[in-house]
Amino acid sequence: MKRIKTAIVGASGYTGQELLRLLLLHPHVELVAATSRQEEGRALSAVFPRFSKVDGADLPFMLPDPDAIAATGAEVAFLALPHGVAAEIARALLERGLKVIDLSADFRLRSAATYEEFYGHPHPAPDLLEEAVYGLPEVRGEAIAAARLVASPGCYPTSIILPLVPLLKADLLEPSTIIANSMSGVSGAGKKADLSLIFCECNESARAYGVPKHRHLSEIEQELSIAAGEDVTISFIPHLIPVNAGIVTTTTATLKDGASAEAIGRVLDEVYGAMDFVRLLGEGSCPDTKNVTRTNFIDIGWTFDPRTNRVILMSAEDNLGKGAGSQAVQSLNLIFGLEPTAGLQFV
Ligand SMILES: NC(=O)C1=CN([C@@H]2O[C@H](COP(=O)(O)OP(=O)(O)OC[C@H]3O[C@@H](n4cnc5c(N)ncnc54)[C@H](OP(=O)(O)O)[C@@H]3O)[C@@H](O)[C@H]2O)C=CC1
Ligand SMILES: CC(=O)N[C@@H](CCC(=O)OP(=O)(O)O)C(=O)O
Repeated sequence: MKRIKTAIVGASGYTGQELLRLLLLHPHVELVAATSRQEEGRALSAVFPRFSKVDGADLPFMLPDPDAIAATGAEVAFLALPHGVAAEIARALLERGLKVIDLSADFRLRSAATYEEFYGHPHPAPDLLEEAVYGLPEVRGEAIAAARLVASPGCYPTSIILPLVPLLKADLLEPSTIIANSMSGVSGAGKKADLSLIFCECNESARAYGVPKHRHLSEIEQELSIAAGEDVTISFIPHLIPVNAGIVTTTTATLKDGASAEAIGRVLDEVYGAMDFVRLLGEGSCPDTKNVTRTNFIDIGWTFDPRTNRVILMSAEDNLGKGAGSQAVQSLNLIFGLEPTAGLQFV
């Protein structure tokens, strides 16, 4: 089978490095371009010795120049760039005939005004928002398969939206009562120098941050509103915990009048039971990040508290995996009609 010529733009960062790990080993991919301004000219394996003796890892990093990327013959590019930067490169690559799977937040929102409200600057490419597809394969598989531009979801939103969507669609929860508490490993913040993220500031400690209006609320509320068929506003409280990678989220919501708690497990099972990367742990089971790090799985557990009439949903994923890199590879598999698990079967 012909291999798909693929580029990673921003391949030296944390999600870029995870994409390198996945795509160097993907059976249907030929990695033809990997960009980094700081590492230009150095082989992937020299910068990341983890990849020594892996086929293709002698590829040198190149500059993120759209003409040079297109000249490699790349058919598709993953963008692992800061938001704001990604939109401009996405446009240039689309104009050169590539498909784009963007890991940044630039194309996740339908409304340019909401982007400006949450990201603090005008949207850099509002004309492209309409065609971009929010890249949650379990929810939008068909649209992703037909897309030219995929907006891969944020790490926290993946862990919050996936457990809730089937239950909101089935009208089991009171949307206005949703509260999501998440804990994330430090790699979620990317590979930038930031005093608050250095070892002595994070290790042996944990803290909430980004309250009450973390920027991920914008895409979470957008997607939950679509599922519920009404405007949904929730509380979201992210926490930083001293691990490299992994997110665990606990979401609570009141069961709607007349809905049965028994339906929670049944609906989740109907929607996700046959899906490759959602593992339903069963009622009362609490997912653990150690079972999902470095995988594309999201593990989901749930329970119901009759004293409060609240449903408790628990999920665990790797922020760099299902929350970023491997979820984006799921979209690649859909776009190119590959088997859904190609290049993603590892635990
Ligand atoms: N970390 C995570 O868990 C998740 C991150 N994301 C999103 O994915 C994107 C990448 O995140 P992450 O890997 O953490 O970020 P990093 O900061 O770790 O890496 C950023 C990458 O982009 C390159 N880059 C930075 N600035 C520019 C620029 N102006 N022009 C061209 N290239 C640039 C960097 O290389 P160089 O400077 O050498 O060019 C580097 O390769 C972000 O939008 C992030 O929000 C999404 C889900 C989860
Ligand atoms: C721990 C940590 O700092 N996490 C990041 C979220 C990472 C992410 O998914 O960001 P994008 O939406 O930009 O893709 C944060 O809270 O800003």
